Amino acid sequence: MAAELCRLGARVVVSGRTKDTLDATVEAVDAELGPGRAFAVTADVRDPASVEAMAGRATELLGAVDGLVNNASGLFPVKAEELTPNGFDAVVRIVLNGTWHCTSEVARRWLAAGRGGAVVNLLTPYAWTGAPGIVHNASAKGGVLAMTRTLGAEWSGHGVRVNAVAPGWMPVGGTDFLAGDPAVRQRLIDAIPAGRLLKPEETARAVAYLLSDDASYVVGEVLTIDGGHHLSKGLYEFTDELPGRS
Ligand SMILES: CCCCCCCCC/C=C/C(=O)SCCNC(=O)CCNC(=O)[C@H](O)C(C)(C)COP(=O)(O)OP(=O)(O)OC[C@H]1O[C@@H](n2cnc3c(N)ncnc32)[C@H](O)[C@@H]1OP(=O)(O)O
Ligand SMILES: NC(=O)C1=CN([C@@H]2O[C@H](COP(=O)(O)OP(=O)(O)OC[C@H]3O[C@@H](n4cnc5c(N)ncnc54)[C@H](OP(=O)(O)O)[C@@H]3O)[C@@H](O)[C@H]2O)C=CC1
Repeated sequence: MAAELCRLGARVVVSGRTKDTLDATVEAVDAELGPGRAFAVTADVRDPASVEAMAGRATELLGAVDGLVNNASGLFPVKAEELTPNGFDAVVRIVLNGTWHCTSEVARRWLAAGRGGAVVNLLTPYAWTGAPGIVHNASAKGGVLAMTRTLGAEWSGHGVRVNAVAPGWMPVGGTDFLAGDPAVRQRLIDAIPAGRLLKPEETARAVAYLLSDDASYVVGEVLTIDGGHHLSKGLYEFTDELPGRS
């Protein structure tokens, strides 16, 4: 995500809890595009004080922050009846609370300065379809969907745009547990009308669009990028060719 945004011309602060991961991203961008495009700042989105410090440091490094991408997430597959209160809380605090902490911190700075900005939240189509096996993440993403629409409308008059992308499955990061098994992978592909998996750069390009002035009148919207997965293949799920008219 960060590398593709830099390729498109952005200067980016990447943030998360693990310094080594962030440094590796910055080194990769430096090696490809030269220094000065990407910077690393550690933060924990569950902690408002940590987020405040991150926003301050990002402003120092970039001069001004024009956009925020809420990408941090947590997820583990679990049967709902086996999920503990702490397990539910662990995911909701990252996804829903974390998105709020980052969004409110950055937007308050924009509003106080009398300037606009763009927020893009990472959703998934199961924010509105639901997703058996990951009730914690689906519930949190559903909350972020409501937040996207609410704040999109609430702040649009101030030039602060809040939108979201909803990617389909990308075999990266926290979903490795599905990517390792070729048979599982093929079953996923078979369910996608587009007949292939999503590339991370495709998600990044959709994020870039919503961050950009090209989306200046797009407010509280969700751009779904899943090759039609959530729409399903309909009758084509069962047969390659529907019967013709006799
Ligand atoms: C068809 C298409 C489909 C497609 C489906 C795929 C589409 C995916 C789309 C979305 C993808 C993502 O969001 S991917 C993002 C994934 N990335 C990540 O998960 C990275 C960050 N993850 C984390 O930090 C951790 O995994 C996470 C648990 C969430 C938070 O860590 P913490 O240190 O805060 O939490 P812990 O202290 O370890 O644990 C807190 C509680 O959670 C419980 N817990 C932790 N792991 C558990 C597990 N595997 N099973 C049960 N319970 C677990 C612990 O027992 C604790 O409960 P008690 O025992 O009661 O105390
Ligand atoms: N992969 C997929 O198929 C799909 C992903 N998405 C969404 O895209 C986004 C990225 O997913 P993906 O790349 O797979 O996920 P990853 O697990 O690779 O990335 C999640 C990131 O969140 C960071 N993070 C987790 N907890 C915190 C925290 N408390 N504070 C700060 N950062 C935190 C992690 O860094 P660290 O642990 O170092 O803090 C990590 O960099 C997520 O919002 C996800 O829901 C949507 C649809 C499909």
